[in-house]
Amino acid sequence: MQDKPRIAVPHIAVIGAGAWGIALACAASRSGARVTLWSRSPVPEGNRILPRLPGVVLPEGVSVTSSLPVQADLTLVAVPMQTLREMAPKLRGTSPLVACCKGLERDTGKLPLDILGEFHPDRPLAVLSGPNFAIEVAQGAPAAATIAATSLDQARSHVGLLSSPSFRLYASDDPTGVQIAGAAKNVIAIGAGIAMGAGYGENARAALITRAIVEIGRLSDALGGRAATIAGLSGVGDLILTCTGVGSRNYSLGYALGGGAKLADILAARNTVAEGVATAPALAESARRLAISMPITETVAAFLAGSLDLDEAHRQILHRPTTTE
Ligand SMILES: NC(=O)C1=CN([C@@H]2O[C@H](COP(=O)(O)OP(=O)(O)OC[C@H]3O[C@@H](n4cnc5c(N)ncnc54)[C@H](O)[C@@H]3O)[C@@H](O)[C@H]2O)C=CC1
Ligand SMILES: O=C(CO)COP(=O)(O)O
Repeated sequence: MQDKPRIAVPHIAVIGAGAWGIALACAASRSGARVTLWSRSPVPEGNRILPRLPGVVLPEGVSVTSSLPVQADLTLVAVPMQTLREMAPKLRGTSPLVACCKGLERDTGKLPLDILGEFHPDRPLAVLSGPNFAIEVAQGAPAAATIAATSLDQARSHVGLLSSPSFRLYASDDPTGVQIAGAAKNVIAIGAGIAMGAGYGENARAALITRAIVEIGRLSDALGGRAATIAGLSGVGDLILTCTGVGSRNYSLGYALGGGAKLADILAARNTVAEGVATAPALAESARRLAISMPITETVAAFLAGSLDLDEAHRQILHRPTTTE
């Protein structure tokens, strides 16, 4: 009798044991992969519950390490955006790298794949982004996201490795649009939170989200992204989630600001990342450099920097000359 062909179980590394890294490790395990989750702080042997998502027990197929590099078939990088440059050179190996963080580097305005590309010019690179609260993904509730790479075949192959019935992935060959959308939605979520916290109401929030789609589209277009991407999961999908879901850290930060809290006090009381705070000035600078009009982004960045108060921010948005849609 002939032996059955052996199908190798893929090995997926997840770098970063924050909320999103833990959720991705759970999702990757559900896709049938063997998973290694890298945590910056050592995790005692046998610990299946990690501090960032306390209600979640890591599945059997996930092992935790605090050593690098992790050799795998695919590496998901889920560290905060402002730590990506520090992490990137440590990710030695040949596996494709998938950036799972959302934002722009504060000091350079660079996108996640620009940074990974500086250190890994010969490695396949991709980005994963979409409307995904970590806790729901970790629990296996239905969710969808986009994986984008310059090669659609490469994106499809990552989708094949990571998809499961509860985590539905779509392949795209527009990594620029996906990264711009994922970065910008956090800034807009802060704006939506400010509007709601200040009591401007649901009409104001809906208008802000809709006009944000237009301004994000302008920037993405100028950088070579596609309009359809901004209408997709990483764009409109994530704006809907993050600008309306009270579980969003960016939205709740904005909400507290709109209610009169001070940014420094909000940040001091948190140990989780709200990427929009560092991305806002970088995004506003990119728009200025490219002469792209992004009035909502500009206003959120100025408000966060303390150069506008709430009344001035309100005026800056609403007293602009009327235009066409
Ligand atoms: N939490 C969520 O629902 C989602 C988060 N993301 C993105 O994932 C990225 C990571 O966010 P979270 O996992 O939520 O972060 P988190 O707020 O849960 O925690 C950040 C984690 O990064 C670690 N960290 C801090 N400095 C580090 C460094 N220098 N090197 C390595 N690790 C460091 C911390 O120890 C902590 O474990 C962000 O870009 C976020 O936008 C994307 C989708 C969903
Ligand atoms: O990216 C996210 C949802 O898609 C998480 O949003 P927050 O970082 O605002 O919590």
